[in-house]
Amino acid sequence: RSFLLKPTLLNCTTATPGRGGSNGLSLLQPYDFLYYTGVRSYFGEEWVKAAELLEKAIITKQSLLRVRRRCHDECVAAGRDAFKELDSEGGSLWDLWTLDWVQQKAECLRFCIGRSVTPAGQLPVSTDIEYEFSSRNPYNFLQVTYYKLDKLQKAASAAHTYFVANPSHLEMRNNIEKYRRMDGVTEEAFQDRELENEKHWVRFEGPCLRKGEGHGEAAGIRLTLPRNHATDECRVQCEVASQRLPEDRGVDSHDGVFEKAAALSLSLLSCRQSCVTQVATRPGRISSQEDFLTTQLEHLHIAQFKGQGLEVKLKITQNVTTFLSHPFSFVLAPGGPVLQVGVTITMDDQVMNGTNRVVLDGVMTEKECDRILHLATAAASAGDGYRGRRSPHTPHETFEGLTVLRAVKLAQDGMVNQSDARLLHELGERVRVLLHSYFRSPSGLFTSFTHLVCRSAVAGDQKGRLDLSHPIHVDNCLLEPETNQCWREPPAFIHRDLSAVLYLNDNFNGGELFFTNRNAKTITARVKPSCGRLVGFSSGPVNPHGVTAVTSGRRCALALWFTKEKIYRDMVSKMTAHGSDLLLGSDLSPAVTSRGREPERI
Ligand SMILES: O=C(O)CCC(=O)C(=O)O
Ligand SMILES: [Fe+2]
Repeated sequence: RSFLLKPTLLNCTTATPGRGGSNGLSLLQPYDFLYYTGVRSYFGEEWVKAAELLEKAIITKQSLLRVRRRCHDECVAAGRDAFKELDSEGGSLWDLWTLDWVQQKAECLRFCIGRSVTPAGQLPVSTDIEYEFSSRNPYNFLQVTYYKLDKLQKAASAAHTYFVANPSHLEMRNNIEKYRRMDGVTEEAFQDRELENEKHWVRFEGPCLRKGEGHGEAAGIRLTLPRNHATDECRVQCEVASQRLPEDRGVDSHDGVFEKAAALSLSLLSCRQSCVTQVATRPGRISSQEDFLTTQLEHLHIAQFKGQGLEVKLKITQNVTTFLSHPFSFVLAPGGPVLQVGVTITMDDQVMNGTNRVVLDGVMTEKECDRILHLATAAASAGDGYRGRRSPHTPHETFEGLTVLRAVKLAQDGMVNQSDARLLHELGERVRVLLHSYFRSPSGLFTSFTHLVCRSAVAGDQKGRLDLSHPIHVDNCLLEPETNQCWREPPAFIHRDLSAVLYLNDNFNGGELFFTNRNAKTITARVKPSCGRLVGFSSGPVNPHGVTAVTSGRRCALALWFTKEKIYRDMVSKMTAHGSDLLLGSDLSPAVTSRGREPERI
């Protein structure tokens, strides 16, 4: 039977040509690349170019979302006729016709998107870039850029837009106050440039009635259509955006087509589900959990009322379940064995007046600390500055961050030592094993994120500092000290279960880690960093913590977060867990063996 080979493009002839058609000049470029080059120009102090590229990156990202939406709508019907062929009796044909439908739809989307977006622009962007945009960091760069160009109105507007999503950013708050006092800056500047994308919040404030539809009794009940629209939009993006292939998601390579299809559809489902919480979270704010649930239940009620059937009911139940499926309880039983020679327990729950806290010493040798410190320096100087920015928390410190993945990439490019990049990863494993054993964590423990972070005091300007290097926070929820609540929702990293910080040096002033009570006021324990000292603690609301100001020198530490949920483990763990060791080079790789593996620690 040849139906699988049927040319599928024919199904797309109803689709209208995309903006720009096939004219290569106006195809959308990859917005991550535009952003990256914009940031390079920024650090090269080429302000005109930086402004142009950063603005273009923002517009391109928005256009890409629009193209995807349009193509989704145009291709909704593609391949539908394959369904007519489904033979419910002879089940064996079902798979093939479904495949035909999937294939036709995919072809339609590919064709449609290809008319407006360059091939590179269609590739998925990294989570780093996603994070940059979701935290509105492009506006952070634009603010400075426009200031340098003396375009104060635009600078103020960028500052305001950034601040909406980063309300605790002290530096931006100060800037905005300065802009307000400047000549040539009018009130119009202080409008959120991303408002269009957050409309569901604005419209949410007022009641929204749907008239002449369904039962008259439904009128008067607050229907949250805008928010549903936003969720729908988010889900469409999940479907049309390039999903990572199942292999990338850690499915064993010997899995067959059905396992791969299942993994892909799971990844799609989890993306779609994440839309519920994403849409329910104001940019940089704490949304109302109760309000969210009420709304969902209200919907269930209305849907039932209108007899829309089981499907809607299931969908809503699914949403509510997702929302509640991150319970705080990650039951730990501290006091388990610490099996690494040379490692000692320095502080436990009792000494630290808290729950699920530990300080271990001797986790790294002096030499290892030096190597990682060197790696941080090399990465910062090899870096394009992309990561180097003022501390997100205080104007009195600068902040450099390096992820394992980026360290590996830099090593592959010969910018840093490959064995040092590998050590970074190995340290993560060492910490994971130690803490898994000490906390007797009942489930598996997976590395979710590893971040080498250095905070440096800005020269001068340190007298009488009252601010913190890292404000008091909880790692996996948004702390609201006034109410003693901790909201387990984005932008907090809700899947983090266990936190760890491995310190590398002590030649700086300040920079002490401290824990507080749940009220985020009373300090209950302090930890002074030093090489090889590891602090581990559960990431939830029993452990609010912060870092005191670093008033001189540079404080470097390896921050690690672990999760009990396998699907949230990081890319590097996924790659290495399957023996492919793609990122860190396999043991057979000459590049690694020629230099030799590090000797085992004794
Ligand atoms: O560096 C430290 O001591 C703590 C950092 C921290 O709490 C964090 O990054 O979440
Ligand atoms: Fe933290």
